[in-house]
Amino acid sequence: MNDAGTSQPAVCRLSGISKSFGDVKALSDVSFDVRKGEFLAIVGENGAGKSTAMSILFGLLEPDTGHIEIDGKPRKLKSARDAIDAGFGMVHQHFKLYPDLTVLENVLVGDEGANGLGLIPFRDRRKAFKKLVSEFSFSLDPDRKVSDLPVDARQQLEIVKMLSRGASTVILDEPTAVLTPQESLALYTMLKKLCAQGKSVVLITHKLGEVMDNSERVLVMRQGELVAERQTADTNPDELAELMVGRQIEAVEKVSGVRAEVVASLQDVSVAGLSDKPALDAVSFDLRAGEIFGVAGVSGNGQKELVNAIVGLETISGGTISFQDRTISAMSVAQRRAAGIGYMAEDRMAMGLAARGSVAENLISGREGRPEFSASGFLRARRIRQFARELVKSFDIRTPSAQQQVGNLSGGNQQKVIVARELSAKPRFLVVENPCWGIDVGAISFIHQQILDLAADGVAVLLISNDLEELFALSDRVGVMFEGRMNRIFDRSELDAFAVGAAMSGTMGEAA
Ligand SMILES: Nc1ncnc2c1ncn2[C@@H]1O[C@H](COP(=O)(O)OP(=O)(O)OP(=O)(O)O)[C@@H](O)[C@H]1O
Repeated sequence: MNDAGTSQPAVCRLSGISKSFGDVKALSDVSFDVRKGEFLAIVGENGAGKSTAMSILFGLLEPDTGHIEIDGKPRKLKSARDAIDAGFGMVHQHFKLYPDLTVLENVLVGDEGANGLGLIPFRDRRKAFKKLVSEFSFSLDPDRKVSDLPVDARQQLEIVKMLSRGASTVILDEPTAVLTPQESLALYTMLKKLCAQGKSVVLITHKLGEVMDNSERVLVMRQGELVAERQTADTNPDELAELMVGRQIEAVEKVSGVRAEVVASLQDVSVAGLSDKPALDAVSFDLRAGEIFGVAGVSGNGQKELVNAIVGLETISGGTISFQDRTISAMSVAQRRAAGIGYMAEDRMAMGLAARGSVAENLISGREGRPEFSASGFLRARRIRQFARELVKSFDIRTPSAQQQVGNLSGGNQQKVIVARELSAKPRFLVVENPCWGIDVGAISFIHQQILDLAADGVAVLLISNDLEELFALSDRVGVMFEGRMNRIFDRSELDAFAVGAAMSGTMGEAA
């Protein structure tokens, strides 16, 4: 636990900040400060206003009322450039890097004209870069192309980029979503080093264990308001969860009910890669009715290709995929969906949702031609509205109405729309990618229970997740992907975070 900073002066203070989007009050009279050298965590249920508050602090949104003081002086932050000049840096959930540029070039973007003549002093910048990298024991080659970097190195690069612009307050939004346990530990060690140097860290996360292990103060937001402040040492995950969602959260209980019937089977399935090496390399496993088969792996090790091959978005270069004793390798996506394969996509904006469509439209999408939703070529508007209202209620989707554009919902609530749609379609085989990405603790336990109930009904579930806790809570077996291969398959009784983490990084792997 890092205890520095609690009695330190404020580096910035937000006072009476309110922000509305139309009828939605995203922030109501929110006031808090960030102190020098502290590790501050901000938690809250989905739609609580965390991202809105951070966007205001980072100059991306202007508040309707209230003001910001930096080092004791009022300051208007009208753009990210203003915020960077004021000493803020932000690592977003989705990295903002240029994949075709090198590591050093990415650091220098935005640095143009540094000497007033439009010229960048490359040699000085390279030297400064190397100094920062060695200070934090990062392994970043300045001349490597970003597209060739593994995900933890990309995150290190985002951090170096911020620090090289002089950031003294570092904001991170769900930074460990894509990291292995070992990489998360390394990240937090580094962040605590920043605090020890007098910089401030502001962390938004739904992972309460990480809040407990690393922060020294926690702010809890609910429905646009700041509802509690705790010293981390004086609280616990149960109290935080209850403060966030207003009720106690029960952990789900897994009861294995794997049946004999094989629902889906992959035999030596391969997908060609960009180089000579296949992106998916001869992967084989069976999935039985009632089984939840978890897939772990650092992003980019073949999980995407595995999912795409099963749901029909990618042509396989070898092997066979069968579903209920039929070979489906040549079927279209629509044929596979109609046959009973459900898919909960990770990339909600690109694959999972039509951002400009309403909540109701998104909830029935893919099923709009079914008799319950259309008759004689016309949509049955009242039925659709009723169906949408029921799902909004049962999945606790926080939206002013089912007619709201999905793109305006908070990230977690968008995810709930996908979950509601796919679970209500009653598939025989469900492929799920990171179902709880960005979802609050209350909704996580609800979604986990839904997945367990689906399996108890005999549905086979393939669960691809970056969250080991989630995989361990739900899976009957966990397969680890590394460089396109299923590196090792763990039975539920063998699951251990460090052993799985090691298999994810290619060490200790055994052939399945
Ligand atoms: N551009 C927008 N238009 C309309 N409503 C918005 C917009 N941006 C945010 N909101 C609404 O403001 C509220 C706060 O959203 P915000 O994204 O700040 O929540 P959050 O705490 O970050 O949630 P999550 O944990 O789900 O990311 C939500 O009700 C959201 O739907």
